[in-house]
Amino acid sequence: MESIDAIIHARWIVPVEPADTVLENHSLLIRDGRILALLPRNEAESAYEAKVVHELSHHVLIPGLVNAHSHAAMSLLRGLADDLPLMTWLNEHIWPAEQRHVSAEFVHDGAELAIAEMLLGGITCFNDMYFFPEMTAKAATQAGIRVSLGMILIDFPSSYAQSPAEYFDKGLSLHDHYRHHPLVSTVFAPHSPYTVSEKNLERVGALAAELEAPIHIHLHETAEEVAQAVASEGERPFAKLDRLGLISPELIAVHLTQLETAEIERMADVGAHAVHCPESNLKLASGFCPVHELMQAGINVALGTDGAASNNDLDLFGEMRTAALLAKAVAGDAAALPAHAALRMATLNGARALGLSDVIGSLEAGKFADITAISLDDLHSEPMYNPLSQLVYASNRNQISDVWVAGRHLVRERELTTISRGEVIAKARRWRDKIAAS
Ligand SMILES: CSC[C@H]1O[C@@H](n2cnc3c(O)ncnc32)[C@H](O)[C@@H]1O
Ligand SMILES: [Zn+2]
Repeated sequence: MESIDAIIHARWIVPVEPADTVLENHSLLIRDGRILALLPRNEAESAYEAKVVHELSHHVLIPGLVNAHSHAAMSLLRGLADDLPLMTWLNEHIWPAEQRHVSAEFVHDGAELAIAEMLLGGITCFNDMYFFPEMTAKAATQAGIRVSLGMILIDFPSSYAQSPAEYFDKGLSLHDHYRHHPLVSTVFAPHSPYTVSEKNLERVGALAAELEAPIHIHLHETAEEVAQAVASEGERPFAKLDRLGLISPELIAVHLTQLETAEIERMADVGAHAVHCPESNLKLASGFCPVHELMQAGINVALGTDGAASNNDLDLFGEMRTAALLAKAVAGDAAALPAHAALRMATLNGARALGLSDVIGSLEAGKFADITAISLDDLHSEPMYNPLSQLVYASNRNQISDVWVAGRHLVRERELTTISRGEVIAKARRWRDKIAAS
């Protein structure tokens, strides 16, 4: 018998790749943090001896979810300002609050709260854009979650950096520091075409090409953003980014509620990636991303939560369902985004956007064992004709029982193993008192 670190016996496994596959009564084998194989249970038991055995008899295993757009530390601003359009929300509430309160400690504590919520919600990797990214990295590595860290850039001073030059310097040293880290990767994260100058956007484009790093940016989030750019600069933001060399295979464009056919074709031609944040777009009344058209054009579309101050949760399970339902309504086509495509957006497509699809995003031999287990042992999951349908249309994040990242068991029977739930809640309450008092 061959020795392995762990074996998970599951009722169902949805590996995402190959597409549309649902394995029943199979086992997933883990060795050295990676998936060794997925085998029928009887074959696995007769050939392998595992140090740890997990019996998930009425559960489905899926790849860990990839949150392709977040501002983790904004969890501490959840509920501070609701029911407002984007620019009022940012200009009159969020940016003033950030100027007053954002510090290294704020970001560590906020990121930790967000990571706890994301792990309990089955998210094993998040692509973050926020001040003090080194503190987000610290909270992530302490927790054991995978993170794609934004080397942020915005043309206004903050407690994190005083000038664009300082943002660049800090970002690049972060890139050097985490170059070989097993859980942390770095991406450029210029905030948007309306907050970063042409000169700085151009530099991002050049550096991204040189370092082969993705570029994560808010783009065409609202009609107002596009109209203002046309009025003041005579050009749509997409056209500006294209002129500056940013519409490229490295691009991870977030929101995209306003797109012309030629822009969709251009994204498809270069192989740029899109991130859909349906609940944030709905709450801020930003508009609808035409995901169906993007997918038909062959563009890779991933899924993000955005920050908890605009969503107001970090629940990618909920986003899958919202994305699937919304796409049907927007396209007037019930087949616009089927369940299997929604799950793919939340897993493999996210990994592809982040340049990580060789190592995560599906349950395949050789990839890291980033795994989410969902219990389907409840009356609202019956009768079981199709686990994929139950997952996307009839399940919620409270059914997530176990989560592994690189084979490490970070959520065990709905309990966090690396984060103290009580301490995270206590810190969030202290921040709430401080922020509410100011
Ligand atoms: C430079 S750090 C990130 C910056 O982005 C702000 N932000 C959060 N959500 C959104 C959004 O939906 N659109 C634009 N900007 C957003 C956040 O408050 C930080 O200042
Ligand atoms: Zn955002």
